[in-house]
Amino acid sequence: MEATIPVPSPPLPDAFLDFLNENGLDPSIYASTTSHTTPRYIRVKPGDGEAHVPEIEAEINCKLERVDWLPGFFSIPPQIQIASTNAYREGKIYGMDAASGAAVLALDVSPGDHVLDLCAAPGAKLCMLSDLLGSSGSLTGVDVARHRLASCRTILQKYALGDRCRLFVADGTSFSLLPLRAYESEKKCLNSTGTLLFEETMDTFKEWLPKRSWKERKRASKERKGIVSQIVQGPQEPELIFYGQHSGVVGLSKSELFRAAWSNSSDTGYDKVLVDAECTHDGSIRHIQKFEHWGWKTLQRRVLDAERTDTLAHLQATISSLNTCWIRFLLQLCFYSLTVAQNENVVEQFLSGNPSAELQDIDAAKNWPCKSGQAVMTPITGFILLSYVIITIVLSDRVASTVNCLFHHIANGEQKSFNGGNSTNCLAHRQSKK
Ligand SMILES: C[S@@+](CC[C@H](N)C(=O)[O-])C[C@H]1O[C@@H](n2cnc3c(N)ncnc32)[C@H](O)[C@@H]1O
Repeated sequence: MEATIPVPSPPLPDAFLDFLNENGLDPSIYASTTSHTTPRYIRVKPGDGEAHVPEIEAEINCKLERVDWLPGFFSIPPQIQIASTNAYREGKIYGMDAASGAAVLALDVSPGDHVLDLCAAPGAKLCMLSDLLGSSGSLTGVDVARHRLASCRTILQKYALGDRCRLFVADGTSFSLLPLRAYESEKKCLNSTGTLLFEETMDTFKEWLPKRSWKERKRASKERKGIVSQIVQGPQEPELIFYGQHSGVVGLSKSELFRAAWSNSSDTGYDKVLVDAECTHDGSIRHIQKFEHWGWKTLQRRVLDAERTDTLAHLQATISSLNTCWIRFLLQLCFYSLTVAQNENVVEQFLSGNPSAELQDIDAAKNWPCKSGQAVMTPITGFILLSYVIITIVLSDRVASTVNCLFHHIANGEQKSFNGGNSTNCLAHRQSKK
C-alpha cells in the first residue's frame, strides 16, 4: 500500500462545530487524514466469485484484504478504481461499503423471505438482498425517483439478479402493495418443466423483456445525467418498471397486481423491510471535506438547515412507521448521518407509536468491530418486542461508520420489524456517550 500523505485539516465553520457539538460528534474526525487512508470496499459476487480473487488482484495490481467479519467483502486501497476493470464490467464484483453490507446482513434475510426495499435506488443493497434470497422468496424495490430506479434496473440486469424482483416507482410513505405470496400457490400451476399451465389472457403481464441491453441502458442513463430528475410526488398508483420471471407478476392481470394492497394480516405482509431514506450526509468525512471547495455556505443549506434536517427526519420516521401491521421486520437506515434527529429520534418516534416494544441487541453485530451508541433500553411491555442499538463500526483502527438498529417483532415470533441507521464510506462517528 502506498505511504499516506497527511492532509491539512479543513477549517470547519463555527455553525458546523455547534452542530457537531449538539449531536455529540467529535470534530476531529473531519480533520483527519481518513479520506486518504480509509480503504474502499468491494463485494465479490457469491458463488464462484471468490475463485476470481487472484485474477482480480492481478488486474487491479493489489491484494484484496478480506473483511473477516463480513462474508464476501474485501478492502482495497482508496486510490484503486474498479469501474474500468473487467471484473467489474463482467459483474464479478460490486463497489459497496462494508457498512452497507453490515446493514443488509443485520436484516438477517433468509431464503424464502419476502423483502421490501423502500428506498431502493441506486440498488447496491437491493443486489445484496437478492443474492441472499437466492432462488426463493421475493424482492420488491421502491423508489420515488424514476431515473434512479431505472439505474437500479440496469444493475439488476447487469448482475442477473432480477429474477424474483419487482421495481415500483412510488412514494415509500404511501406504498401499500403486498408481496405476491399468492404466487407460491401458483407453483401448483406449473408442470414439471416449470411452464405455466394456466392460460394467459391478453390482459396479463407477460415475461418482461428488456428493450435494450443493460449496457445500452447504462449509456442512456449517462446521457440522461443533467436532465431534470423524475420524482413522483404524493400518493399515486405505483408504476411497475421491472419484474423478473419469478417475481410473481408474470401471469397476473394489472388489477390482480394492484389488488394485493393493505391487509391487517401479518401473514400476507413482508418478512423484512429495509428503509434507507435520504439524510444529511454529515456522517461522511469525504462529503464534508468537499465543502471546502464547494463553499461552507452550501454546507449551511445542505447539512445544517434545520428545516431540511426536520424534513428528512420526518421522511425517515414516516417511511419506517408505515403500516407496521403488514411488516414483520423493519430495518430503517440513516446511512450518512450521525445526528440524533435522524437516528435516535426516528427510532424513539417509532417506539412511541408502538408502545408494547422493547430494545435489544442485534445478534449479527456481535462480532463486528463496533461501539455502542446512545441506545435506550425500555422494558418489555407486552406483545411486541423491539430491539435497538446504535453501533459504530471501526475499520482499520479508524472509526468508520455507524449503524443503528431497531428490531421490532411480535413476541410470538411471527411478526418482526427492525430499524437501523448507518453511515457509510468509513467516514465518521458519533462519540459514545455511554
Ligand atoms: C440513501 S438513497 C438509497 C440507497 C439505496 N438503498 C442503495 O443501497 O443503493 C435514498 C433513496 O431514497 C429515495 N427516496 C427519497 N424519498 C423517498 C420516498 N418518499 N419514497 C421512496 N423513496 C424515496 C431517493 O430517491 C433515494 O434514491
